[in-house]
Amino acid sequence: MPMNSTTPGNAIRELYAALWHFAAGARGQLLGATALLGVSQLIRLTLPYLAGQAINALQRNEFGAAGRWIATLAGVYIGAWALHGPGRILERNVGVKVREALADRLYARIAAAPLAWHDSHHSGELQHRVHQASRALADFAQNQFIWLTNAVNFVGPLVALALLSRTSGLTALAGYVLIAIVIVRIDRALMRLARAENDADRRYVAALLDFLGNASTVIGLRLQGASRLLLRRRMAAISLPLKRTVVLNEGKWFAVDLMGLALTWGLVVIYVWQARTPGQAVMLGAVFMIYQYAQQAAGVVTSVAANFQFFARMHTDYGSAEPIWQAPMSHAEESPPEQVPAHERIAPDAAWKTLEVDGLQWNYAVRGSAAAAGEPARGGLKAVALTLRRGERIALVGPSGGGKSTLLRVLAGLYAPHGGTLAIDGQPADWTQLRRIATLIPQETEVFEASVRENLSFGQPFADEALHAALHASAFDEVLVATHGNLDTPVSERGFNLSGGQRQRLCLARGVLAAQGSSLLLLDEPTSALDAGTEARVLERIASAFPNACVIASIHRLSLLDRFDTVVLMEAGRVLDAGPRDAVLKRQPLLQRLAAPGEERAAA
Ligand SMILES: Nc1ncnc2c1ncn2[C@@H]1O[C@H](COP(=O)(O)OP(=O)(O)OP(=O)(O)O)[C@@H](O)[C@H]1O
Repeated sequence: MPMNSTTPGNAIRELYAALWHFAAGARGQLLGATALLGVSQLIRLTLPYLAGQAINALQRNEFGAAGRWIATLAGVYIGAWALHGPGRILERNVGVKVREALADRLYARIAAAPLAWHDSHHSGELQHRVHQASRALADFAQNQFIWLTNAVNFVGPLVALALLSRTSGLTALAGYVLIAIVIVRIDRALMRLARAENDADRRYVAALLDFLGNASTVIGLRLQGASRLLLRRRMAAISLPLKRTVVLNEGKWFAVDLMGLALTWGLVVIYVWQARTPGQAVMLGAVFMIYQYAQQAAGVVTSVAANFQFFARMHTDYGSAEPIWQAPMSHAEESPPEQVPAHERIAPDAAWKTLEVDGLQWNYAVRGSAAAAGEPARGGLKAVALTLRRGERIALVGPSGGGKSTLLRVLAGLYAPHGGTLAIDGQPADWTQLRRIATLIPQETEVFEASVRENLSFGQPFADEALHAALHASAFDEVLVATHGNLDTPVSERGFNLSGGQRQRLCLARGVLAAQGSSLLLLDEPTSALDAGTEARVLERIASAFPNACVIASIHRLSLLDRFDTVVLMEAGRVLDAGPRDAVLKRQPLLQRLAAPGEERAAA
């Protein structure tokens, strides 16, 4: 539901279109709520009239008639509430439904976006956008009664006043138009400030998330003061538009209050002026009615001023999701959650024998000041050629920054290459096919605050045997035995209650489980935090868990090379050489240097 509004009319249309779209499944409730609230508001319009009649009857000493007017008034009041209450309950249900639907759709869009898109979007900012947009639409959905009240209260008093006196009706109409112009003008400026405030707010949230999520780095490196200063600067950036908003807002309220007051008294004075007959008293009930309707009119002015601002804010906040809607589309994200497979489908036991990559090119997007200065992209892959065979064990080695992780991401189908060809068993193939056969177990050890079981399965129903097999492959079973833990042992946020190596083994187990059925297994420094003995054991176990797959592991500990059939040496985004370990070692001084005692870790 992208937005492109520049006028209040468009903004209103966009929000209602979004509300209708995301209320699918609750549209009956939405219509029901609108009907109940609308009727309730309409019958409330008669209250000043009924009160006026009761007062007039009292003034004329007609107590029986006065009693009947008062009883009708009480009945109408209670009847209005009897409609309003259920209407509000329905509309709040719609609000919840809309929030669920929008949050789900936005997350689906984010999760389906290519990895390269994620590289340029901070997770904290995206989190803020999802939260802000879904909350804004839910607020809009569950506050429909305000707009209905305003609409009815706008038209109602106008009609009533026009019936009582045409001049009063026209004066009220002219007053409304003038006030609406002032409000819309000021609110446009307020919305520009709100957008600036939202942007600054997201920058703050992103930094806060970075610091809180990396508390051990912040505290360990004594960066508390520095991080606090940075947060204060980002908070100050929020205050800047906020301060301007406050001043503008006060100006707006002064204008609105003044105009509302003038309208109320103006209407009463005009009526009394017109209705006066020398020597005769003006009927109190009629003045009361005029005053009530005039006050309602003034009330609408205040309410419209407040709620238009609220509305415009919701529209701006809903618009926060714009960059997410701009993310490249995928089919999975359009499907309802229950129809989306928990894991992207792998083609188990795909029949390929060889994969040939030729002339592979990939460039990272140039961003920020480098882009402004017209600098070319650094990193990436240049004319990579590689042949992968089923059942082969390949070690990917080379100095840091050489392009190993990038190549693994392309082979996993996570980056769509900018050039080059792929052939499967000699037949030209599309790079997207890799997604169905390959699984990349990433370098990052991302542990979630959940049990061991949930960290592995993400709540999907895996048999315990499958979980235990994955834990065995990564040697995390040894950790559970040593700590008397089991599948239901809780793990703290980011795995703070685990050592670095234990975290890595837990993540590796998750990867092994997710990779079931893959015929191309890609491991990005899977064992870098393990001791040499455990590392060798884990690599051995993983290889035997995927006997028919081609396994490629990027490694820095070159003493492990004799466990692989093939060594691929990379530097500066190119494949320098590939072949059996001894042959490459003989040909490549770079590999000799990297493999020299004392050099292994330096290369990492
Ligand atoms: N998301 C990214 N955006 C921009 N440039 C990137 C990104 N990821 C990597 N690079 C750049 O691409 C080059 C290759 O990085 P890559 O991570 O593939 O190297 P690597 O061989 O895996 O290194 P290491 O052994 O240190 O993990 C580096 O110059 C790096 O700065």
